[in-house]
Amino acid sequence: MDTIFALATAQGKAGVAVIRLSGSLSHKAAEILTGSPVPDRGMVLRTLRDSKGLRLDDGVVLSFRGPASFTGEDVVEFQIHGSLATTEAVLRCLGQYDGLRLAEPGEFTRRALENGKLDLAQVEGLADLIDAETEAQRKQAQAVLSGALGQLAESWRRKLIRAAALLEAVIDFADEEVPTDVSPEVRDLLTSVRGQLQREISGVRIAERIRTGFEVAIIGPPNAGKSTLLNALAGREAALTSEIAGTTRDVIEVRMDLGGLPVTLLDTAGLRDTGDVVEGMGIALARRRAEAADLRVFLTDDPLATGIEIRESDIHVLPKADQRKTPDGAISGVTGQGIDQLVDRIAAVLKTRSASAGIATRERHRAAMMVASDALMRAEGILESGPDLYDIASEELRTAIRALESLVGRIDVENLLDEIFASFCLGK
Ligand SMILES: Nc1nc2c(c(=O)[nH]1)N(C=O)[C@@H](CNc1ccc(C(=O)N[C@@H](CCC(=O)O)C(=O)O)cc1)CN2
Ligand SMILES: Nc1nc2c(ncn2[C@@H]2O[C@H](COP(=O)(O)OP(=O)(O)OP(=O)(O)O)[C@@H](O)[C@H]2O)c(=O)[nH]1
Ligand SMILES: [Mg+2]
Repeated sequence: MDTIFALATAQGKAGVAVIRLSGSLSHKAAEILTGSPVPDRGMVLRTLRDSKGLRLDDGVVLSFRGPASFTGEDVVEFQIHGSLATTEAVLRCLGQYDGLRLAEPGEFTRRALENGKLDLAQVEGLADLIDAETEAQRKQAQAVLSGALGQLAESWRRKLIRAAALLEAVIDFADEEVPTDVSPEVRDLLTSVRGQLQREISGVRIAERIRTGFEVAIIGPPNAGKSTLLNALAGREAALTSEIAGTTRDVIEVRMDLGGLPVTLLDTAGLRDTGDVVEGMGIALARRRAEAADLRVFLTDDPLATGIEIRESDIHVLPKADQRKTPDGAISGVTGQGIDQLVDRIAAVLKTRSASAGIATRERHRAAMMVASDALMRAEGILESGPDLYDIASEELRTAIRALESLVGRIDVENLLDEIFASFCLGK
């Protein structure tokens, strides 16, 4: 196994940069680079020098002896001054050592997975944690990274193994007098696991929104002040505004942190009948995006006139509060009136929805849990027919157990790994 190295911190200027090595040559490489042996495990301050003995930088050296490290292998980290030139020079020097090569994206984490330091769900949690931009995303990713999904899957798996063992006992003693009827206990186990699976399955959709962001579309007639509102919410001039009706044609997207939740705000073309072909294309696009959005903010006096079907949680605000005699329920992107309340209302709706998120966060998790749940449902049905069909029920339990094992990457995931690790940053 090669010893790999990479910049673990982001590329570019920074106070400190971390270069990480993993593999059996890590400590040896650190010894060559710093001129004397580094501890098995610990921290030292050293001068790093190139092959000619010329000084590269002063750095803190952290060393870990496998298996007690992030990857499970020997690991060494150099914490050096975070300039492009310093990191380049140290990386170039490491690249000249025999047996060392630059890591591929996600390769450190891949080794942690292969060495049993993380399960597959934890790897996904780690990827999400690195991508996290808001508090809700951070919390969700931390839960997965901590191994919560793996633990849940393991508790289900144990129950199903117990259920399968009960059935097997009956199958093995088929010709003899069976002392007890196992079916009530088996049924209880299956019902309990299936109930928890259903809860987790139904939480995945919303957990995915937390992971990738909620779409909130601002819709209404031309000139209502949609783009002005978007700019006020974004705190910058993200969209063009003008007194001419039909200014916005493309959908303008702005990513925001709304009360800890990730939101993509969509500014859309004003909805009206038009003879202008290009404006008509913009309006059709606006309708499509509004339909698909998680939440819509109607900025209009007459929501029905938009022709968009109103959903219960949609928000309705009246335009141009500053020009009204009674500004109740109205908003103004120009004066800022009602903006804070609108943000609170959007955040409140999305927070309520977020509460139903479980621990599972991905379509991959949902698909595996569906396979398990479906198999358990079939097993429950088969149990009704009595001991003669217990072998078939037992087979269904094995299907469910395998699906749960794939959740944490025990089996059946080789083909998934490349895809998951391709999305990792270099150095992770
Ligand atoms: N400098 C540095 N900071 C970092 C990381 C890192 O790799 N390097 N991490 C990287 O993601 C995160 C911390 N995660 C880590 C996870 C496990 C081990 C580790 O050495 N585990 C050993 C020993 C445990 C112990 O001593 O208690 C083990 O699990 O056996 C280190 C970091 C965030 N901060
Ligand atoms: N008085 C007042 N004028 C506003 C307000 N919001 C927007 N305007 C003005 O109304 C005009 C239209 O604003 P936009 O934000 O471009 O309207 P829009 O809804 O995006 O319009 P389209 O892109 O054409 O659909 C501009 O001249 C804005 O300055 C407001 O709250 N009060
Ligand atoms: Mg506009």
